[in-house]
Formats: sequence, C-alpha cells, structure tokens
Amino acid sequence: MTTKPRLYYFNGRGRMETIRWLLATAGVEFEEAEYLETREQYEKLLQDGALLFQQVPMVEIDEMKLVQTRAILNYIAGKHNLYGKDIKERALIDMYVEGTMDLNEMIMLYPFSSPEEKEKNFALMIQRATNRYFPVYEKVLKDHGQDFLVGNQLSRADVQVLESILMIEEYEPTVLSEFPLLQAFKARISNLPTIKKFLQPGSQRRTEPDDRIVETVNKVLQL
Ligand SMILES: N[C@@H](CCC(=O)N[C@@H](CS)C(=O)NCC(=O)O)C(=O)O
Repeated sequence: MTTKPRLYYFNGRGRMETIRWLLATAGVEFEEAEYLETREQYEKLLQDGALLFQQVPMVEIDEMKLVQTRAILNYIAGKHNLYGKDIKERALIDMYVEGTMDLNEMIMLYPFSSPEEKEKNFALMIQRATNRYFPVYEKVLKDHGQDFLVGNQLSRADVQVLESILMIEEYEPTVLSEFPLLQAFKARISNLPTIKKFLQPGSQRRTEPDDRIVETVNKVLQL
C-alpha cells in the first residue's frame, strides 16, 4: 500500500511551497503531518532524529525521510516525469529552476527584512525578476516557439517559473507587462487541470506570508 507523502514544515510557503506545487502538479495527494508552531515541536523532531541536518522541510515519502529542498524536489520530479527525457533536457531544466530558486530566496526572505532594509529589498526583488530572470524565460519561449520551456512537454521548470511569476505578481501586479510570451505561458500552465485545482481557493497552496508566520518562524527557530 502506498501512503501519502507527509510534510513537516511551517504553515507557510517558505522552502516547502515548491514541493507542494510539484506534488499537486503530479496529482499526488499529500498531507501536512504537522505545522510547526512551537519550539517544542521542532525539538521533538530533532530528538527523534527525523531531521538529518536539523532543518526543515522534511518529507516522509516512499518509506524515506527526505530533507534538503533540492533533493526532495529532484526526487518528486524524477518520479513523476517532470524532469526531462534525457540528461541534456535535465541540464536545461536545472538551469532554469536554479534561476527560480535564486529569485524565490529573495521573495522568501523579503518579509524577514528589517524595516530599514524593506524598501531596498523590495526594489531589488522586482528589479531582479524583470531584468535578470523573466527575460531569460521569455527568450527561451520566443526562441523555440513551443508551449513548454523544455522538450515540448510539461516539466518542473514550467511549474517553478509559474510559481515565481505568481508570487512576484502578488507584490507587483504589472510585473509581466513587458513579457507577452510569459503572460500567455502563465495562462496556459495555470490552466492545466492539476495546477488549476491547486490554484483554487481552499487548496493546499499556502497563502502570502504575513507577520504571523514571520513571528512563528523566528520563535521556533530562535532567530
Ligand atoms: N539547504 C536546506 C536549508 C533548509 C533551511 O535552512 N531550513 C530552515 C527553515 S526554512 C531551518 O530549518 N533552519 C534551522 C537551522 O538551520 O538550524 C534546504 O534547502 O532544505
């Protein structure tokens, strides 16, 4: 009997959200084993030896306790045919998703900025999205004229670029105005059945970060 993947993280996006995206895209049902709200919960996981590097995200899947976000994503993408058909496609996918991971790191850390740094970090995040990352994905789509970023079939690259676009748009709704192919890409990928479902209200997609989640993370991790 296969059991559902069980996720251990905060009740927020952070490093777990892309994992949720890939599972949802693959149509895999998963459960949030627990949301970390207290230091005690985190220490219990540490004492149980569940966190190899004393960090979350952690995902119980296929009788393994996986940590390290990239390792978890690689496993899910490989298992569910979201990782290209050969090593060359995989190399392209890796390059494109590493771009999204760099951008997501800025998006994830932005709510944790000090009041003095907030404005600067906001401007840098939008600037990097529009000047560094989105032009690359726009050009890829333009150059090969296909619907998906790699190999003319859905891969984690499409999913992760869509995730980044949607997160940046929450901060700056006009961010795609100079990127017509990415606008069409966003509409197309958002409309794939499993993704469409994940984007519905009430799904397992987590909401925009707020002061509450920042406070919880700081408390649990004693930052
Ligand atoms: N390289 C790790 C980094 C994980 C990480 O920094 N997790 C944070 C929460 S988002 C954490 O558990 N921090 C506690 C610590 O590092 O002691 C990954 O990608 O999973």
